[in-house]
Amino acid sequence: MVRFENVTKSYGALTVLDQLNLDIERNEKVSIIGPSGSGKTTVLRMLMTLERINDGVIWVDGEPLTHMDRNGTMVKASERHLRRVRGKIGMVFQHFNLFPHMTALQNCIEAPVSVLGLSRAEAEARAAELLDMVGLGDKKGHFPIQMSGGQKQRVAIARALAMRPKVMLFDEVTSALDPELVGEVLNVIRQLGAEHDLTMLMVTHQMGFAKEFSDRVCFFYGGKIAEQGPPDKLFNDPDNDRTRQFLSAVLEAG
Ligand SMILES: Nc1ncnc2c1ncn2[C@@H]1O[C@H](COP(=O)(O)OP(=O)(O)OP(=O)(O)O)[C@@H](O)[C@H]1O
Repeated sequence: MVRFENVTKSYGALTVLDQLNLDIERNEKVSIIGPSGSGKTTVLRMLMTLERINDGVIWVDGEPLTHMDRNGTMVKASERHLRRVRGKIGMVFQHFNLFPHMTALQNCIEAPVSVLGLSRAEAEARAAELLDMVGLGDKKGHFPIQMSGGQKQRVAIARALAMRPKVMLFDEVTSALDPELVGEVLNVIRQLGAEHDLTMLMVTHQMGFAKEFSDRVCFFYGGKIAEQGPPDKLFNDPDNDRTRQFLSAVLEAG
């Protein structure tokens, strides 16, 4: 469903993704863990085509986001093509990114109307259903400022789902939350994983959740996957010294 093929991304002299290869199956749940600066968020940003990669190819649902021309120069796909492919991906950010002047319901209606071309009535019915699903049926008319961080993040999840994505990206979605609000967001993600056909890719610092939820965990180091595997293996019996060091540092801190 998602494939990174020898993807390199640099900022000046800093190589952030270094010939990265990553293949994610349809409906697979993959967590990305690793030290700060190892390129985890960059993977998600490149998938959303928020920026250009320097080399390699990213595929989504069998379609490339970039290709090489006859001279071997990277060509970004047309805006129209990108919009279509990007439509298959929903992303939830650390800081919610809700429109502050819109209610929870309006936040979930806007893009389906303007991008997917749904009628307002259709978009509203779907948004209401999704807000019910994330446990916010009684908060549809609330503005972001009237909601807790956990509630805002659940609206953000509903908003991403309103675009009917095939792939959902979660970028440290609980990092900005008070500890007591983390569980309600993780529960929604759990439910999504269990009840919907979705490929899910998650950058997380929640090792317990990554262990319980993922089919596969990828440990990033220096813009590459240093180690990957089923959570039980990676967390309990890692092969790579760097993985071991990282996990013991995280466990010590947490
Ligand atoms: N727009 C940018 N310009 C220059 N450098 C950038 C830019 N975006 C990211 N970087 C650098 O790329 C590196 C990787 O960033 P990235 O956000 O992917 O790391 P990360 O593994 O997600 O880290 P963290 O866990 O701290 O969020 C970092 O050194 C960061 O400073």
